[in-house]
Amino acid sequence: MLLIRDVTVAFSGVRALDGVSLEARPGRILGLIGPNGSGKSTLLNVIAGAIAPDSGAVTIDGVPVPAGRPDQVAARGVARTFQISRLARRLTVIQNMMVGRRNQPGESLMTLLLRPGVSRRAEAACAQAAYAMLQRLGLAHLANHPAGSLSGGQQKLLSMGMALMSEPRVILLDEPAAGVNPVLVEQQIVFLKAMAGEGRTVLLIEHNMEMIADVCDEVVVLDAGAIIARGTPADVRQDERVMRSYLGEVA
Ligand SMILES: Nc1ncnc2c1ncn2[C@@H]1O[C@H](COP(=O)(O)OP(=O)(O)OP(=O)(O)O)[C@@H](O)[C@H]1O
Repeated sequence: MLLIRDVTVAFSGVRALDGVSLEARPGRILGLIGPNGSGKSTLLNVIAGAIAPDSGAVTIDGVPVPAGRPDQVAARGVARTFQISRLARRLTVIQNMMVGRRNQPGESLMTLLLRPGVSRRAEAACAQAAYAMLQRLGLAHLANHPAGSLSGGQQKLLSMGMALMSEPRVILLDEPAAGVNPVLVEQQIVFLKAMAGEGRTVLLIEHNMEMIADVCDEVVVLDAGAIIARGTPADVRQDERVMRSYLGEVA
C-alpha cells in the first residue's frame, strides 16, 4: 500500500501542499482532482521522488521511499507519466518501449562483454514484451515509426506503455486524457482498468470528470494544497465544497 503522511511542500514561502495524507491500495484506481494550482502535480512529484517534501513521508508497504531520489523510487516499483509526454521523438515506438524497461541483464557492461548470448536473449525478450504491450495498446502497427510522428493521444498511450515496461507496482498518471480524442480516451480507460486488474496501484490526476467517474474507485479532492473531500466519484460530485471550489469552476 502507498501511504502519504502529512506531506508539506512550500515554494518560496507559498504552500503548494499543506499536510496532505492519503493512501492508495493495490488493484485500485485513486483519482486526484482539484483546480489548477491546487497541488496535484506537486504531490505526484513528491511520490515519484522528484521533489523532497519539507515535512511528511511517503511509504510503500511500510517502507519509506527515498525523498528527492526519483531513480531510487523508480527502482522501488513506482512509474509515472507526465502532462507532456517525454519521448525520444526520433527513436521508433518500439525503441522507446525498450528504453522503458529497467534492469536488463544486457545493461551491465560485464554481461555484454563476457556473456553476449545472455545480452542477446535479454534483448529479444525485451523486444517481445515491448511488442506485446504495443499490441495491448493498439499501437503495434506503429512499432517502427518514429515516436515523434504519433498523434498527441497516441504518444500518451505510448507513455503509459513505457511506464508499464518496468512492471511497476505503483503507476502515477498526470492528465493522460488532456487533449486526447474520445476514442483514444476510451482505450486509456480500458488500459487503466487492466492495470488495476493486474493488482497495480494506480494514481490518476485528471480534469476529465467522465474518465474519473468511470475508472476511479475513490477520489481525493485538493484545493489550495489541502484535501477538501474524498470518497467515491459520486460522493465527491455531490460535495458542496467540491462544487464550489472545483466543479463550479468548470460548470
Ligand atoms: N517549481 C515550482 N516553483 C514555484 N512554484 C511552484 C512550482 N511548482 C508548483 N508551484 C506552485 O505550487 C502550486 C501547486 O502547483 P501544482 O502544479 O502542483 O498544481 P496542479 O494542481 O498540478 O495544477 P494544474 O492542474 O494546473 O497542473 C501552484 O501555486 C504553483 O504555482
